[in-house]
Amino acid sequence: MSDNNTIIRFEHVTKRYDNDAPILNDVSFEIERGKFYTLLGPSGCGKTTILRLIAGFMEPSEGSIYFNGKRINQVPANRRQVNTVFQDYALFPHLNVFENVAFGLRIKKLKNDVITSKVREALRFVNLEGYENREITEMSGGQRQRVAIARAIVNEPEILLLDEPLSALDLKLRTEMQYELRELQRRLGITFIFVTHDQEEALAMSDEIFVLNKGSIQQSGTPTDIYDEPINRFVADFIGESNIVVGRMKEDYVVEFAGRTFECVDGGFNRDEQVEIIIRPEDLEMTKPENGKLKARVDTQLFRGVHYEIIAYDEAGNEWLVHSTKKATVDEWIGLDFDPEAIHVMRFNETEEEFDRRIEAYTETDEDEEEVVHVR
Ligand SMILES: Nc1ncnc2c1ncn2[C@@H]1O[C@H](COP(=O)(O)OP(=O)(O)OP(=O)(O)O)[C@@H](O)[C@H]1O
Repeated sequence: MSDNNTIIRFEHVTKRYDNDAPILNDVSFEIERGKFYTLLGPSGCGKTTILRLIAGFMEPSEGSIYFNGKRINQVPANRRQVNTVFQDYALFPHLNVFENVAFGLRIKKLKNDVITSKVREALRFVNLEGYENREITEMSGGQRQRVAIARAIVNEPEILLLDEPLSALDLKLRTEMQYELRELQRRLGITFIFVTHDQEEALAMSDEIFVLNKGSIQQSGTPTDIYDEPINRFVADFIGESNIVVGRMKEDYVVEFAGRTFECVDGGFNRDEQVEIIIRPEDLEMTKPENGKLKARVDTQLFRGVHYEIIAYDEAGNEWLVHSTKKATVDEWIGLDFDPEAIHVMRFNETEEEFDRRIEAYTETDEDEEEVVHVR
């Protein structure tokens, strides 16, 4: 449902280049004002295409895009309240820092003193006060990044689009810039739409993440939603490390895998439906074999500084990755213990729309249930 808080809305948007298969396939979503969004997905999944459609660099082949409730399919880029920070920053090497940031304001023919005060303010926002006269070529990667951001925010856009802006930076600087960008978004209070294929970056920075694959949104939600309740194998695999095994739903809250049945908190499946089970490595506790819910034999063990990364095989042959602060011994039998809440049950290849429809159907027939359950 759209409301005044919605700044961008995609309604059944499809994008094709020439007559080829769609790059984006019937994509619908809403973006709320003042939040930090991340489009996350592997290379070629359509992230940049979504940004270009929002920026107005291209039109959808089908469907509608709304900005503040107005359809903007045909509105040109320069008439949208949107600015983009590109991966390569696209700064002008022959202009100094001040003139790079001032560029758009000069095109708008603003007065010199207005330009000066706006540029100064933008540079202050990105912690580059005093760098006005520096040449771009004399700036480091991280500083260039901030000039590019200042150049975008000086236009006071309602939305800032950031296309993999940290990918050229080394790991340490990248982490620093993640904090800076997040902080900047909070201070400015405008909507950021950030593109990355780095799941850790997405989890660390975002209010909301859209996980994309092959031109469609697989799942959207807060970082915790997506990490804790991945909707399908693609999302589970893409976000964090997971153990994924095949099982069968016996009835609501009872699932069978690795030759045993377990209590879980998921419902809404057909009886005996084949499902996939995901358990995060940090949710598995290593115990004595007789105390675990599963018995497994240790195959390999790596020390990772804060924990051991153990790979073990259960009696049915499933592989389990365990993160444990305790050390194991290769070839010994261990027990694996886990809570019912740690078992996430998924239907293979379910889209978010199918998931919503199933929840709706399930909750309609189950209205009297008082207990809160995870309906998968
Ligand atoms: N102008 C174009 N003409 C034809 N195909 C294109 C064009 N631009 C992009 N594509 C194709 O569209 C698909 C999606 O591209 P897009 O740039 O949106 O992906 P992405 O998720 O941003 O990937 P990356 O992380 O590699 O930048 C890719 O398969 C790409 O080859």
